Amino acid sequence: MEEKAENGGSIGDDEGKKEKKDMVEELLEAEGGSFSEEEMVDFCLSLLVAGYETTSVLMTLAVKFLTETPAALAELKEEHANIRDMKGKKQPLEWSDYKSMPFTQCVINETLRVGNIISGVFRRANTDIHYKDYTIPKGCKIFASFRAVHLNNEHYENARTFNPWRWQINNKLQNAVGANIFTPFGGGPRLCPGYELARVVVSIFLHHLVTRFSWEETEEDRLVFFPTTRTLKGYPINLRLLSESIC
Ligand code: HEM
Repeated sequence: MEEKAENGGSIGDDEGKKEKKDMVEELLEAEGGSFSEEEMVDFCLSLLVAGYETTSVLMTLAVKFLTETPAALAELKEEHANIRDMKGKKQPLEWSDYKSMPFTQCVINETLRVGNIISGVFRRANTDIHYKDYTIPKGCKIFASFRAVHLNNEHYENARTFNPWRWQINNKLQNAVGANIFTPFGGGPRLCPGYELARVVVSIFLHHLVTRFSWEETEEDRLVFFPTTRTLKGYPINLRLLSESIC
């Protein structure tokens, strides 16, 4: 960071050659260069902590749930094989490809719903809140549990079962009285800024995984939720490159 600041933003820039800026360069220039070093470090760390573990757990859980649900894996493979067939073998994916992966989005939604990577968020009441027979006094902190809502059978039939097809039939995000019932990325002004990035990353990952590899789990593993959501052993698998993808 210091080196970049001394070099007026970037390291090793050839004169006249416009290189893509990285995050540190953007931060050095943002707000007229008024961010302190502490603010910039805090910003980078927040993004790393908030974005890294969450996305990698989402990937792991998607692979685990798909392995345990062969029909879903078969449908996902078909969706991605069709995309690959329409493109050249080595052509990279584009935004329009990402936007034509409806079943993949069902798989991601369902993984987020069952996995509850972030189990909920804390909020402080700014005013007395009256809800049913309860009053949450002003200043009181509450924990809004996403897991309690996502795994509630009143909102989702057989709520503990991984069923990506439910998102094809009923993709309502609110219940009859308008309350949000699907909030894996939180909501309101603090909504996760990385929600679309996480979906894109996992969609691209699943594309390459199912079109190029087969796999089997090497040992049984299970989900644990405390202190954070993860698989106990990191869900180890044996990967095999498919013969048709070797070229
Ligand atoms: C599966 C992936 C992810 C999940 C489930 C997730 C979930 C969440 C949740 C529940 C919140 C709290 C929202 C609230 O208070 O209402 C949050 C906040 C945040 N997330 Fe994510 N996130 C994910 C990926 C990412 C990524 C990829 C990034 C950035 C690279 C990111 C950056 C952040 C940041 C900076 C905040 C704090 C926002 C604020 O307080 O204003 N997240 N995330």
